[in-house]
Amino acid sequence: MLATRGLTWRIGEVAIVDSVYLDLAPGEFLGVIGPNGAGKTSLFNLITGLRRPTEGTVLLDGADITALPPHRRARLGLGRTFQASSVFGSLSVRENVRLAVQAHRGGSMKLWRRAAADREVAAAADAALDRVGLHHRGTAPAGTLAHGEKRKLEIALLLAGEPRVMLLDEPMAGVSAEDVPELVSVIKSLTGDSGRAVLMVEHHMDVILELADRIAVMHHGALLACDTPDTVMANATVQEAYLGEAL
Ligand SMILES: Nc1ncnc2c1ncn2[C@@H]1O[C@H](COP(=O)(O)OP(=O)(O)OP(=O)(O)O)[C@@H](O)[C@H]1O
Repeated sequence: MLATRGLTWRIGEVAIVDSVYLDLAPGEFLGVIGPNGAGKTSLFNLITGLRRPTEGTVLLDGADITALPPHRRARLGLGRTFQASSVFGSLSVRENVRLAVQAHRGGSMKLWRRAAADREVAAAADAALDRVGLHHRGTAPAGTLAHGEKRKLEIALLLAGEPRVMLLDEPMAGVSAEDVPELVSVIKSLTGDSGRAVLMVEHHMDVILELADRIAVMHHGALLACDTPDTVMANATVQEAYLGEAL
């Protein structure tokens, strides 16, 4: 579904992302771990098109999308969690999701079409809110949400774009320990029967181990290992790379 081939991003002589080969199958959940500065976010930036690689390619369904800008990749089904800055704090939670659905679907100027489209947009927004368990907070101004709820809203905004491949960058960041299990179950439901694939960077190892089918380990920009959780955790090179370093 999604693949990278020799993906490399250099700044001067330094390879921030160093010849990464990844394959993500439909319905698969791939966790990406690595110490601070390993290149995880940079890898996401290359996959979503925020940065152009120095070498290598990104493939979606076998097609080379390396030269496409982020919005074209999004149209093809590659979605990434919005950063908090893309949430309009003074608008309600529901309005934020409606705007995201509208932006994804585009609008019709014909009045009779617009009324029907508005109903469809509202229904899609409500479905996304339901999906992440935020329906009851629909009328709250987005700026008043707690951290865990904000992360859920970011996922709802992402779902509004109907992505086939979702990239989640540290979805547990800032979430209090008691809110983690619920957010984990929301994220778990994202793959399920839909065939949607997820690529997730996360520092919480317990979360990665619960969700991931496979784990990719990055270190100094390169992929140290990419395998099932058990195999990765037993990998001597991985253990060595982390000696004295927090994941
Ligand atoms: N635009 C840039 N210019 C210079 N260096 C950069 C740039 N972007 C990233 N880097 C460097 O590249 C390395 C990898 O950064 P990146 O943010 O991808 O790592 P990460 O694995 O996501 O780290 P973290 O876990 O802390 O989020 C870091 O050393 C960072 O300082």
